Amino acid sequence: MKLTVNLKENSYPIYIENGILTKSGEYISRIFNGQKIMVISDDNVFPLYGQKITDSLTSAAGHNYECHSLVLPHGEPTKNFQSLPKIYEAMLEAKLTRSDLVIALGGGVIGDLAGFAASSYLRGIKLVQIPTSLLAQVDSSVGGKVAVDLPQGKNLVGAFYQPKMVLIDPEVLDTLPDHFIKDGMGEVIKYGCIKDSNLFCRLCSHSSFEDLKPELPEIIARCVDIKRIVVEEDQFDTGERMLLNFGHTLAHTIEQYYNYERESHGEAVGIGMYQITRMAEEKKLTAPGCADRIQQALKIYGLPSSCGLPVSALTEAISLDKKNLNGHLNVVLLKEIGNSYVYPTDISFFGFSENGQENI
Ligand SMILES: NC(=O)c1ccc[n+]([C@@H]2O[C@H](COP(=O)([O-])OP(=O)(O)OC[C@H]3O[C@@H](n4cnc5c(N)ncnc54)[C@H](O)[C@@H]3O)[C@@H](O)[C@H]2O)c1
Ligand SMILES: O=C(O)C(=O)C[C@@H](O)[C@H](O)[C@H](O)COP(=O)(O)O
Ligand SMILES: [Zn+2]
Repeated sequence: MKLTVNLKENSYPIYIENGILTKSGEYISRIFNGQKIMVISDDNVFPLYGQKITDSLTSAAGHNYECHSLVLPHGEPTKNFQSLPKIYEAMLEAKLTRSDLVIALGGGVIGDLAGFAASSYLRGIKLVQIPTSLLAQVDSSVGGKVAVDLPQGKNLVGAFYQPKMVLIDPEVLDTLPDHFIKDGMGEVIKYGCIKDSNLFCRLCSHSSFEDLKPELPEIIARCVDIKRIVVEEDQFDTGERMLLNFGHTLAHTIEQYYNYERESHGEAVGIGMYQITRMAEEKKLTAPGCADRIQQALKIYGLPSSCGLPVSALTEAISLDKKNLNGHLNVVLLKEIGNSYVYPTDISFFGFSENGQENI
């Protein structure tokens, strides 16, 4: 299946196909006529799929690609400012020029980090995303947000930098540990909440991920298509795109609070979606019953809906939310499941000024 993200000169194709990894050379050769390719990956993913990709690249007909690789430690702490010099050094050592290409092979951590390195090295060299986690396949590989975390907050240094192509191979999810399948399901549930009540109901009609698994390629395609439509309308996150941030104001504060080592992104998004919807229902800004339905969906896919944190501990991180413009905080709320909106408010939305101690 092929989808195209239409962004004028920044347009690109997304291919979703079982086994596409072994054909990556053929696909990439359609858009890349340069010489050098650097595959950036992590130490879980590269041993599983690195060779397949490099074999496919080096045997691409009519090209004589020179392949380099850089393998980084896995996990969120790698999506850090300190990883960048290592990447730039490897790029310099390989003598990558502006006519060369970076492939981000991995989950969202590698996609965001390698993507940011590609956006900044020589003021930008070509990027192809080959996402290998469910989260990266449904979300992070599409739309061009690339970034690293700072101790003060998530994704605080980054860019909008669209890839030239995205290759999604659902088969690689067979090796993805359960914990990270759950993480991806957090973002899948998000798409149902913000844009597609049928998708949400479909997710709730299953009893576990195993039950949903046969439908996964279709679900991935639906999520990617929702993201494509939103990004085409608002590439630079000034309005409509904020909807993709549903649950993220609290999610990012939770991740930062625990130094990116406790709640993973998908878990934190699940907590964030449930908790903000609960707060919005109390304020009559969301139809009653939505928070319960979100909690039920999270439970089916093994995701938590709370982590016990006092919200009062989070004011600083919330103020660094990228939807906070000129001191006016925008939060994303649901009118009902499948229908979301941006609500301009301020930090008192989270209740700590009146109630003192709200736990999430
Ligand atoms: N740019 C965006 O639009 C966007 C969207 C959503 C999330 N994100 C970011 O994505 C990151 C989370 O991504 P993630 O959940 O993919 O985490 P991740 O990249 O850490 O991957 C999760 C784990 O799975 C392993 N892994 C990945 N694919 C595998 C496979 N096929 N087989 C075996 N192991 C595999 C990785 O090595 C890692 O240990 C966060 O930093 C989040 O902020 C970005
Ligand atoms: O693509 C977007 O836009 C999103 O908000 C998708 C989110 O799932 C993702 O976590 C994103 O990285 C958050 O962006 P940020 O601008 O809040 O850092
Ligand atoms: Zn996210």
